[in-house]
Amino acid sequence: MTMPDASSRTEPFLPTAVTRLATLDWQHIESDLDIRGMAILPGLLDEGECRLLGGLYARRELFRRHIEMARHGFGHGEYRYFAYPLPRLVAELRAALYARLVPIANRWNLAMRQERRYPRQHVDFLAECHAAGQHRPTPLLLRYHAGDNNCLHQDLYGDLAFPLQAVILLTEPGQEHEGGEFVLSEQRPRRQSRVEVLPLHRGDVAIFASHHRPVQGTRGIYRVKMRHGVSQVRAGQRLAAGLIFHDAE
Ligand SMILES: O=C(O)CCC(=O)C(=O)O
Ligand SMILES: [Fe+2]
Repeated sequence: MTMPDASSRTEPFLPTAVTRLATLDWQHIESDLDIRGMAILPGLLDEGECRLLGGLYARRELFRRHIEMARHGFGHGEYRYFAYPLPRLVAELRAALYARLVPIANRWNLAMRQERRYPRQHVDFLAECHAAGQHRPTPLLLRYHAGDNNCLHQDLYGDLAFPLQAVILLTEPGQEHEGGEFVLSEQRPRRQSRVEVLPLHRGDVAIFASHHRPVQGTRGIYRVKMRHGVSQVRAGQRLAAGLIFHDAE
């Protein structure tokens, strides 16, 4: 008997999450990203897909690295970076989301007077990352228990960075965990920081600015610095999957 590998176990659920992307109102998502630097895709994954993806955490062979956040001063909790080849659900969602977001990323870079333009297909962007010495996969699963939190941060792993990233909440607030809200902070030049708490449910995907984003001011476009994190989990276990589009050095 042969054991099913990660890809065959995730495959039955694959068409649903990726196909659902095509049914979303991308004009609305784009305007949320432009105005607020974030957008929520409600219920992109169903409960079974969330359990399946969260269940991969126990399979050490799927990961290249395990991080205890407290050891690095990142907060409390743990996460694991997937190894290549990624489970198929993760790989296909990463590529499909990238293809939707790339026009926004290129428009943002133009507005911020950043020279870099991103290719249409994720595979070509990964080739650019790899040629620049950023070879290691960055998609990850995060696990938090009561008392854990994730300090405000950015996920930059080299010179090449995509300006948007995604996180999928895999457990239901109020049922599987209490607290543990996903937060975004926005640091405007010479102003105080603004924060936003994202009211996510299990299966929701949040897309957010990973580094800087352009903001229309009265005297033109300026650049704000974004950070994200997770407030303290008060009870239960919170699981999330992060989809970062650039690879790491
Ligand atoms: O656990 C979360 O919701 C945040 C995860 C995170 O920092 C990331 O995906 O980059
Ligand atoms: Fe992060």
